[in-house]
Amino acid sequence: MAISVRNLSVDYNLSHVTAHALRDISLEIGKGEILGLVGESGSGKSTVAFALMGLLANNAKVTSGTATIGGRSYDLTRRDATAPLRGRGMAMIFQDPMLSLNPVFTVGTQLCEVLRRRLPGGDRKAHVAMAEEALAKVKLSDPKRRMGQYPHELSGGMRQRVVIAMALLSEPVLLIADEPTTALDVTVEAQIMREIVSLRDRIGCAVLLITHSLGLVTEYCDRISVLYAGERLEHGTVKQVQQQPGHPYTRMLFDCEVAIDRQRAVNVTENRFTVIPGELPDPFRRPSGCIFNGRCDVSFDACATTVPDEFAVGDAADHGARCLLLAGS
Ligand SMILES: Nc1ncnc2c1ncn2[C@@H]1O[C@H](COP(=O)(O)OP(=O)(O)OP(=O)(O)O)[C@@H](O)[C@H]1O
Repeated sequence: MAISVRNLSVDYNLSHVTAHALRDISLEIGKGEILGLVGESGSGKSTVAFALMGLLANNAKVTSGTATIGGRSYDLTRRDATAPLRGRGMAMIFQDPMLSLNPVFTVGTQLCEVLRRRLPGGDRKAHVAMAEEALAKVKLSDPKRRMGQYPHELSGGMRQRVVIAMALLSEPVLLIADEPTTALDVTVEAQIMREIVSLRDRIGCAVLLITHSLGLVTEYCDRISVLYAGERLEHGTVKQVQQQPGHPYTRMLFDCEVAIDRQRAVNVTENRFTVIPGELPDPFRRPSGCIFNGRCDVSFDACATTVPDEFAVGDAADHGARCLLLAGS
């Protein structure tokens, strides 16, 4: 595995209470694989990304967790454990490209800075040529002119391409893309996703794609991990999880996606989208038993009292879900 994360737990401390945002999350991503991390808003997806990058808010505390990245182990409870990897071993694409770009420097300066850090002592002219080539690879028109432009002179899709070019030049072992297309329209979304896939193909990095969209996951990802209220409820290959969801939550998420697609197909414009009834549990107090118990359509008495272990789904060793219905199956 290029990347593995073990038992990641994160709390956010507020004045009198503690929100448990992640509990014992584990993830694995093979070299050249794209893992889709899905879950409702507030399930903890971005917290996973920020914990890995060492970019958590000041009121956050990693209470447990280790990551193995490119063969080295990092203790994530130490705040700056992965800092040496930022921009080299790890790169991140945010929903808002301006979080990665500096408004006061030209595109060219920012791309060359990535190369200066990765290849210190390199020749400036060679760096400029490599930066232009990277812009061409991510299909930004007129790379020479773009090099002299400032981020505000580019559209949202073009800025995201510049960020992907920066990631390409930093040759990361792990690329984290947190909702990279949410702010873009559907045509640009497909183009940006293709550039991320092509970056993966070029440098063979592992990709963690954080998204609300199961459509993106089924189209572009190899594996999927399903988060709910800070717990991983299911993981497997996209095919395994789509064909045989082991957790009722995953099944209900896929049912919603199908219903939404159907409504789009018949042009339903008003907000009648199918959603899973109920809400995420209170992050300050974990309910007893299965975390999904309150919203599950097939729960039974034991679900209210027993926290399920992870069980294998079917015969596949790499497909697991935390549901009591799988116990003894
Ligand atoms: N700085 C913070 N202080 C307190 N609570 C926080 C903080 N940041 C996040 N949280 C809480 O942690 C939980 C997980 O948030 P996170 O942003 O990781 O979820 P998410 O799945 O990425 O959501 P979204 O899809 O909306 O971005 C939520 O309950 C959120 O309110």
